[in-house]
Amino acid sequence: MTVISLQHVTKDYGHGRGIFDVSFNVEQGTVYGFLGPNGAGKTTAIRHIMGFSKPEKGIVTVNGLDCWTNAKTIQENLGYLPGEVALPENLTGKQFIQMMMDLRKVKDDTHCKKLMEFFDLDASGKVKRMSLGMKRKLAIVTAFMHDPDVLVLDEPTSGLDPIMQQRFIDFVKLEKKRGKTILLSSHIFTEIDATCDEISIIKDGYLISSFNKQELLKMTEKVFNLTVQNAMHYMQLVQMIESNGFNLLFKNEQTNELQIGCYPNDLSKLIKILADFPISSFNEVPFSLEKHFMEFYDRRVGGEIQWQ
Ligand SMILES: Nc1ncnc2c1ncn2[C@@H]1O[C@H](COP(=O)(O)OP(=O)(O)OP(=O)(O)O)[C@@H](O)[C@H]1O
Repeated sequence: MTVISLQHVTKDYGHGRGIFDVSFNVEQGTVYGFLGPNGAGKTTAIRHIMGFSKPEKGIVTVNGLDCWTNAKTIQENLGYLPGEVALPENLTGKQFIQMMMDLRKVKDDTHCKKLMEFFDLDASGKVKRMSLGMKRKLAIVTAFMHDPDVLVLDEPTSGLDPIMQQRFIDFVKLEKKRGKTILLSSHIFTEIDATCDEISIIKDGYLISSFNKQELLKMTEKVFNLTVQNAMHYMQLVQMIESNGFNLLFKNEQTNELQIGCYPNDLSKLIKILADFPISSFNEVPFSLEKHFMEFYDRRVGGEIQWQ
C-alpha cells in the first residue's frame, strides 16, 4: 500500500531552482532513500509532503490525503525531523519536551523516555546552552515522541557525532522492523545504503534515477581480489581471464595479484576457471553504493573541474 505519493510535482523558483515533474511512491513499511547533493531539491520535496508548500503542478498525498489541503492533519500525525531545527532558546530541554507533549496531546511519556535514553539526551539544561548535537537529539525526541507511523527525515544525522549517527541508523532500522514507513533524505551514501529499500537520486530538481537496492545488487558487477601462488600459474590465469571476456581490473606481476570484475550471470564460469589454479588468497570487494553513484553527484566533466 502506498503511504507517501508524489505525482508529477513541480515547484519552480526560477533560474533552474526548485523541483520539476518529480514522481515517486513510498510503500508502507519500507524505508525510502532520497539522495542528492546540496541544493538538489530534497527539502523542497519534503516541504510539499509536510504541507508547508503548495505544488504548482502535480499532487502530493499521504495515506490518500492531499498534503496541502490537509496540512494540519498531516503535520499533527507525521514524525518530521527538519534539516535545520529552530528551538526556543530560553526553555530548558525538559520544558520544551513538556510543551511539545501538551501540543501533541501525548499523555503517556513512556515512548518519550525510551527515546531520551536511546539517544542519550540530557534535557535538564537550557536549550541555548546545549551543544549542536544535544539540540539535534532534543529535536529527534520531540519529533517522534508521539510514535508516528510515518517518519519524514530531512538529513537527520547532520550535526550528530559518528556514534550518534550510527545510533540514528539503528533507530531507523528498529522503526522499520516495527512496520513504520520512512522517507529519509540524505547526501550520505552510507546511511542510505544501511537503511533503505528503494532509493531515488535527485539532481538539479529532477529525479534522475530510482531503483530497488536488492535489484541493483543482482545486476551489479562483482569485484574479486585474488593472489595466485606462483608466477607461472599467474600468467596462465591472466590469459584465461582475458580470453573468457572477464574484466581484468588490476594486475601486479610482482605479487601475482589480480582484481577481476564479473557479472552475477558469469559467476559459475569464473569459479570453474579459478578451481584449476593454486590460489592463496581470495576476497570479494564489498559493493559500494557510493562508488556506483558518484557519477550522478559529480559536477565535473571527464574528471576535471569545470568553471562553467
Ligand atoms: N523558498 C525558496 N525560494 C527560492 N529558491 C528556493 C526556495 N527554497 C529552495 N530554493 C532553491 O531550490 C533549490 C533546492 O533547494 P533544497 O533546499 O530543496 O535543496 P536540498 O536538496 O534540500 O539541499 P541541501 O542538501 O543543501 O539541504 C536550491 O537551489 C535552493 O536555493
